[in-house]
Amino acid sequence: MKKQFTVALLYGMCIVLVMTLIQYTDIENLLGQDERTHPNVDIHNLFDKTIAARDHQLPFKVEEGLYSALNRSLKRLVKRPDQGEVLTDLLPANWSSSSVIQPWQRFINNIRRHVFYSEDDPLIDEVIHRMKSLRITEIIEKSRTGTEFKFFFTLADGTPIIAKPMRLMINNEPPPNMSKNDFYERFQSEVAAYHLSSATLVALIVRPIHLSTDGATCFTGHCPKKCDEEHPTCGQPDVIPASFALLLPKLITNGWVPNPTHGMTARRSGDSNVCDSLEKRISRRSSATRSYLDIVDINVFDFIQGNLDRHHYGQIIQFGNNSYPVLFDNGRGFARSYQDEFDLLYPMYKCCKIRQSTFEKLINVYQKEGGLREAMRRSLKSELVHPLLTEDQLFALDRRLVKVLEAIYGCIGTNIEGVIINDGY
Ligand SMILES: Nc1ncnc2c1ncn2[C@@H]1O[C@H](COP(=O)(O)OP(=O)(O)OP(=O)(O)O)[C@@H](O)[C@H]1O
Ligand SMILES: [Mn+2]
Repeated sequence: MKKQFTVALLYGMCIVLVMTLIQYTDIENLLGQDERTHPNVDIHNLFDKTIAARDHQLPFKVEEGLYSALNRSLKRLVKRPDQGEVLTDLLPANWSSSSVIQPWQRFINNIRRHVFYSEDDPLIDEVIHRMKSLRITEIIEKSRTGTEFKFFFTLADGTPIIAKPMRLMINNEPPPNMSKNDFYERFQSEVAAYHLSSATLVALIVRPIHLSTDGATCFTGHCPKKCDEEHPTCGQPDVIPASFALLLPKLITNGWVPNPTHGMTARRSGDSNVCDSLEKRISRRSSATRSYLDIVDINVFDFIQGNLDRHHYGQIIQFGNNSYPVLFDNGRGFARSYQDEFDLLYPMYKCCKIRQSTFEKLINVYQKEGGLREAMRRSLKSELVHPLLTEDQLFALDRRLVKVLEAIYGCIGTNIEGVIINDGY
């Protein structure tokens, strides 16, 4: 189902909602300070234990085959599109009231058709620095959008934030028989997915922070699932880490990703025309020629983070569907470190196509000293909550990366050009 929404409108609606944050919490206390101070808690106690896992490496022959495929495909010259235009009306009118343009507004104004943001842009650091340090001037419980607890925060410079609080211990993973619909949202997954995207693909700006509950231990709220008194959100003992995501302007939400666990493709498994029908289905949804490879990108990203919950992906509404996917809601990733959701790779291994730039990124991170695991560990150091991922989760990243690369190797054979596609993106 394809539906449209306006974040601006949502935002407006939520301001009207009474802040019903709850019986036993004095969140008002957070509003009074000039700068947020971060309580000095030892978040190590969020872990019960870690289990050692083994290293993962491709067989030599596979490595060699992949490197040579990459070198050969890099020789093919395809003109990359330029960054694409910026749009003056990306910032909704009610988001641009003040005369001083704040960094978060500049960030949104700089979004281009083909480049969401550049990782080396100092503006990113500035927006994130402010997310970590500025006073929160408004807190609204954001009910009935999505299923679980989340808040709208406004920071002193007007930065609009979606925050998800920690619900479970970081090493509390869903058991094998639990449906993904019953998983709790994982604030650390939102944050880790952002870091993973810097190592591989694209996601949103997300940061963890601490919400002080000022002596109170729990709060409840209103949302379709797990916010009532039977499912309170509790501090450890009185501090609750949360993820912060910058609220984005209007997004198209594309309500279908070919994931067999969500239907559609599962029924067609084993069908030799599966690939054709998959491509047709995708192009019926979107006229953009890039969309098939975008979906493979999303699936690879979700496979590596172990996220079965990708039911929508966004696109900036003004750019239409000739633009990159924006992946909001990574809250149910980094779930079962002991399991790999191979179904997620279905479109990739059935149709044997992957974007060249993605393949290149995967190989690059595989070749790094310490692999993806250490790249993530280094990246996560900039966060306020440590550690955000268990050793098991970190090791699972390399194991899955190796599986993706093995699947690509299995596809290539002699058909490098048919598998590693350079569409310029
Ligand atoms: N950073 C963002 N900017 C703009 N809109 C967002 C952002 N994050 C989430 N949204 C919107 O808010 C909705 C709810 O957020 P999210 O999907 O994270 O909640 P959820 O509780 O995990 O929902 P679900 O149970 O459907 O997975 C999203 O479907 C999307 O429309
Ligand atoms: Mn979700």
